[in-house]
Amino acid sequence: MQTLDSSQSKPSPTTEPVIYVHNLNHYFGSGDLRKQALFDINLDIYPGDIIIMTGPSGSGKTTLLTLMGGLRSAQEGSLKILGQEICGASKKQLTQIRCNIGYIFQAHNLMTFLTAKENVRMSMELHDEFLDQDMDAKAVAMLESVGLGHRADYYPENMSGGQKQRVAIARALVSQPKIILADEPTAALDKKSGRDVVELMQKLAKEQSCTILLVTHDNRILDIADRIVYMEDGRLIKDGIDAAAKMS
Ligand SMILES: Nc1ncnc2c1ncn2[C@@H]1O[C@H](COP(=O)(O)OP(=O)(O)OP(=O)(O)O)[C@@H](O)[C@H]1O
Repeated sequence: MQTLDSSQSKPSPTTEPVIYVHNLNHYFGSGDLRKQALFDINLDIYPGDIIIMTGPSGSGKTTLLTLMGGLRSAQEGSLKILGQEICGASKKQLTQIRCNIGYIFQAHNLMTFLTAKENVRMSMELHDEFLDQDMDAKAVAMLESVGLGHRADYYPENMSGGQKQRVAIARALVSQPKIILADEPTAALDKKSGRDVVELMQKLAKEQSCTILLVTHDNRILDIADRIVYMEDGRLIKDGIDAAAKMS
């Protein structure tokens, strides 16, 4: 486990952070309507860490997650994803960075007109290195690893919520991204399915040594985190595994 929590072991000085956030501010709107959403955020995230971001509604979790995922441009301060500065980055640079990131959202966002296998395959088609590989076989193998090999040819409408979310996990992980961003991945699931989904993410991410950033209000899944980041009013209030205490 790697964490910056002072009570725990620090990462080796030679380990580069996957995500480096330094004095980051973010604003929405302009002129009189300009509103600051993030205030002076500092955070380093290391390879293989599972980070849960939590805190009240409107505290800035999604804003920070989308910045760290290269989904919007950073405005002020410094934000490096896999060593690349995002502050002032062009749309093209952001697109390139996004190729190294897998996304899992509250709604599974599967293509309803594609089967489970085709949904997973589609994610590989966006990466040149898979084009000369047997993408169907890889997609099926990935579905097997999330326990859905027997559902490869099913359409999303014929699967349960938990199964669809597992297809979304297979789709996010099949291209072996360095970072997975997950925004409320258990929100639409019952307790058992939600637990199964996060445990699966945890297992696969550890196997692939992938960093997971997960935003959640679901305090039943906090224990899968190596580190919990608690936000309030656009500020990072607490950072470390004991930040879970803020939730109770
Ligand atoms: N596109 C936007 N335009 C203007 N203000 C925004 C926009 N997106 C977010 N905000 C504001 O920024 C602040 C942080 O919002 P954000 O969605 O990041 O919070 P959150 O912690 O993810 O909340 P929730 O848990 O409800 O999803 C809020 O005050 C919100 O109203």
